[in-house]
Amino acid sequence: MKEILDAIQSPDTTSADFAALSLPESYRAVTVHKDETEMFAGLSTKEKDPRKSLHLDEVPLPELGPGEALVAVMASSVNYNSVWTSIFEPLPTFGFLERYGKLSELTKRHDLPYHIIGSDLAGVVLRTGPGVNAWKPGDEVVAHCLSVELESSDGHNDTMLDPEQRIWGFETNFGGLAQIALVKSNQLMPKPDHLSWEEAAAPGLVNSTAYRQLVSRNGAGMKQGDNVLIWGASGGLGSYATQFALAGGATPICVVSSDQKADICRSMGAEAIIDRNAEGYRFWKDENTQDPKEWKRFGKRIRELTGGEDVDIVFEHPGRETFGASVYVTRKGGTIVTCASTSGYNHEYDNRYLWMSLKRIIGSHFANYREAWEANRLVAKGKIHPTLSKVYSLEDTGQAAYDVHRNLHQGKVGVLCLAPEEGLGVRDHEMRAKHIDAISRFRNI
Ligand SMILES: C/C=C/C(=O)SCCNC(=O)CCNC(=O)[C@H](O)C(C)(C)COP(=O)(O)OP(=O)(O)OC[C@H]1O[C@@H](n2cnc3c(N)ncnc32)[C@H](O)[C@@H]1OP(=O)(O)O
Ligand SMILES: NC(=O)C1=CN([C@@H]2O[C@H](COP(=O)(O)OP(=O)(O)OC[C@H]3O[C@@H](n4cnc5c(N)ncnc54)[C@H](OP(=O)(O)O)[C@@H]3O)[C@@H](O)[C@H]2O)C=CC1
Repeated sequence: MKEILDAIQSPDTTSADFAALSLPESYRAVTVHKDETEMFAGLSTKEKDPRKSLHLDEVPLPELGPGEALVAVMASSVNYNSVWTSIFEPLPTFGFLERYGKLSELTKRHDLPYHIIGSDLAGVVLRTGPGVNAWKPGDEVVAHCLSVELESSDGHNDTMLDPEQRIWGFETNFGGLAQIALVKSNQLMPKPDHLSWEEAAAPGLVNSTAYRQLVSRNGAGMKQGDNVLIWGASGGLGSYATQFALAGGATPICVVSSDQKADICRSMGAEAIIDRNAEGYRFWKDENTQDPKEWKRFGKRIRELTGGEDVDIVFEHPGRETFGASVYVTRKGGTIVTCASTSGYNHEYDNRYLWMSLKRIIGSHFANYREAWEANRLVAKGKIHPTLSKVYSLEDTGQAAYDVHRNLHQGKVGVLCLAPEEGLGVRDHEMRAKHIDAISRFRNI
């Protein structure tokens, strides 16, 4: 592994040098174990502690197949899907690996008693499999997390609709929270030159998801002048949705839960901010009963901030706790676009407010190949910036996931994999200097 790292850190290493490097038989990776899926039985979601279920193991290097690449991972980041894997909710992810393993001789590799997690990476291509021409050893890359087979015509217009669509590092094995990762070469995209490894690894999953959910015609198709209500506006998804709204000429109405998070949204350029904690919204009177008066109080607050207008789009992901309010506050003909249910997936809303006011609910999930590429291009052009706050070592990934699970973090939490320290990997210093304030906005808060 030292030879690989030395090659990456030397400016003189050629593609041929990388291709000639011998690969290790094993590497270090963050895993969950199949024989531990019952370890949190009887505990509430909040009590389940990722620090207990996430392990740092030495694992064998997987065999490289056609259309695939092995990547030396310099940095990765924590996504909420890794939190779900680590607490075995809503299902242990081993079921996904078993199902994938049944597809072919090659996919059998994924069905193992351990699951290497992680759906983001920034690093360097080490080897490519047969049929890969667009990438070569030594290329500096990021990887998006869409894994598809594309053997069915269902996914040929929109790759997210492939019947064998999976999220790499969640529904497949060999993810990015490791020293080496296995990806399909179509997941690879150029690493933005002005960013360090850990900054480049931060946006991938959430930036692509927010792009489809909010900007793409497959999602809400946001346009100039739209009012966009963004839940968790300084969190993983929300910090990119807020940037897309501002960059696209829309008005974000940012919902957060502290002064500090309100300040971050202000520093991104948002003006309409609601501190849900300070304003004490209680959308549920008890576990089974919502309080429409609280939806109305929330809607009034939005109208105060917008000069009397309702929202064109709600960027939804908290789910059960907020969904009734989200449907209520959307304007006539507006759109609620949802990609998750962090607080519970059985949503309740008053359907009269949906049909009588001709509103639409749209389901959105990650991003297709093209959307992920376009989202990365915006980062590479310095139009959208990473929202990296804290960075952990691979050994401390459990703590990093714990922070995200307990909502103790801001923006995105990074993990150094092979990179020995922060700040390495920047190739375009001039462009970086131009954007340094925006790139650093979330750091160490
Ligand atoms: C990028 C980051 C993203 C995120 O962070 S997202 C958040 C994390 N993700 C999650 O929380 C999602 C986790 N996944 C799940 O909870 C489950 O994954 C799903 C609920 C999404 C799906 O569950 P399943 O058990 O796979 O699906 P089924 O449809 O209930 O069962 C499959 C069987 O049911 C059959 N079936 C499907 N549709 C129908 C139908 N319309 N009528 C009759 N049968 C149907 C299938 O064929 C198959 O059958 P056969 O088991 O025999 O193969
Ligand atoms: N389908 C897909 O493709 C994707 C789905 N997801 C899912 O989206 C969800 C959010 O992911 P991500 O943004 O990365 O996570 P983060 O934890 O980084 O951010 C979510 C933010 O939402 C707010 N929030 C959390 N719970 C509630 C609640 N009950 N009511 C109101 N606001 C709440 C919090 O902000 P605050 O406290 O400031 O209000 C929190 O910071 C996860 O469930 C994840 O699995 C994520 C990416 C892709």
